[in-house]
Formats: sequence, C-alpha cells, structure tokens
Amino acid sequence: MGSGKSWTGQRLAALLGLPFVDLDAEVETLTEMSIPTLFSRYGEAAFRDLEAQALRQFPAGRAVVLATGGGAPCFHGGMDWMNEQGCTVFLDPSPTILLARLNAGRAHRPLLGTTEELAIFIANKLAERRPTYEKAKIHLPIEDPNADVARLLYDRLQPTTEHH
Ligand SMILES: Nc1ncnc2c1ncn2[C@@H]1O[C@H](COP(=O)(O)OP(=O)(O)OP(=O)(O)O)[C@@H](O)[C@H]1O
Ligand SMILES: O=C(O)C1=C[C@@H](O)[C@@H](O)[C@H](O)C1
Ligand SMILES: [Mg+2]
Repeated sequence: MGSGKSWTGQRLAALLGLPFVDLDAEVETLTEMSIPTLFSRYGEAAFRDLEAQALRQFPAGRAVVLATGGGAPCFHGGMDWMNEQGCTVFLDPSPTILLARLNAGRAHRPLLGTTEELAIFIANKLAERRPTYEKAKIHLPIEDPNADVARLLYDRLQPTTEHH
C-alpha cells in the first residue's frame, strides 16, 4: 500500500517496452466501479474475489508489467500464483517514506482511517503482510525517497553479462 507499485511499474514497463497493467484499475474497469465504491457497497471480501479473478487474467504467457493492489498477494493465494507465472518484486520502502506518501493520498484508500491511526495501521498491516510479500523473487528495500526505483529494478532484471 503506497509502496510505489503503480508509480514504479509504469516507469519499468516503459524501460522494458512492455505494456503496463494496474490491477486496481483493471478491477475498476471490469466492474465499472471505483474501489472505494466496491468496498462500501459490497465489502472487502467481494473486492478480494474480484481482484483474484482479475489477477488470473495475466498468466505467464502474457508479457506485461503488472502492479497489483497492496492486498492482492495476500488473498486467494495471489503471491504463490504470481510466483508460478513470472518474476515478482516486493517494493519495500522505509516506514518514513510510506507514511509520507500515504498521508498525501488518503482519499483514495478506503482501508485508512484518521491521520492519528495511520502510523499504527501501516505498522500492523506491514507486519501481517510481510511474510507473504517476502516470498517475492526480488526484494527491494528503499531508504532514499528520491531513488530511481524503476531504473534499479530494470538493472536487477537484466541478465548478468560476464566479462573476462
Ligand atoms: N519512486 C518514487 N518516487 C517518487 N514518488 C513516488 C515513488 N513511488 C511512489 N511515489 C509516490 O507515492 C504515491 C503512491 O505510490 P503508488 O500509487 O505507486 O503506490 P502503490 O504501491 O501502487 O499503492 P497501492 O497498493 O495503494 O496501489 C504515488 O502517487 C507517488 O506520488
Ligand atoms: O492494501 C490493500 O489492501 C489495498 C490496496 C489498494 O491497492 C487497493 O487494492 C485496495 O484499496 C486495497
Ligand atoms: Mg497501486
């Protein structure tokens, strides 16, 4: 949540010359509803079902950069499924970076409450989800808020060339 999946994914796709897909946007397109509306009208469980269904539209044969929603790896076996299909990345910014970003974008994130609850919410959610996130094939801790994350990732994804 706010780790930079959509932001970085878009830039990484441009570097790789691949289409970019945002799973949250995909769910919104499929249902013709915004995520906050889906949550409030049908509840989180219904959203998780739709999200899992949308994720399965992208098996290994479809070369895309896919930014999931923050919870997608953690429900309906999302993480294991993605690991079977392709390369997975855990973007892991420091709590300071996360808090600054989430505070700025709270209107679009229905799971968040008041500002005072935010820091506790982040810590709890991350602790709960980290074991699943850490199953990703690439783990990228981010300490510098100005790091060019897409470029770092692009470099990590290139096959290493040995020079003799
Ligand atoms: N590498 C970055 N450099 C500068 N700003 C960034 C970077 N990554 C993310 N941001 C900022 O943080 C905000 C949140 O990032 P983003 O929407 O990509 O998170 P997300 O992981 O997709 O979150 P969610 O799980 O809610 O979909 C962006 O709108 C952008 O303003
Ligand atoms: O972390 C989460 O559970 C969520 C993150 C967003 O990307 C959306 O998928 C939705 O708001 C839920
Ligand atoms: Mg996103």
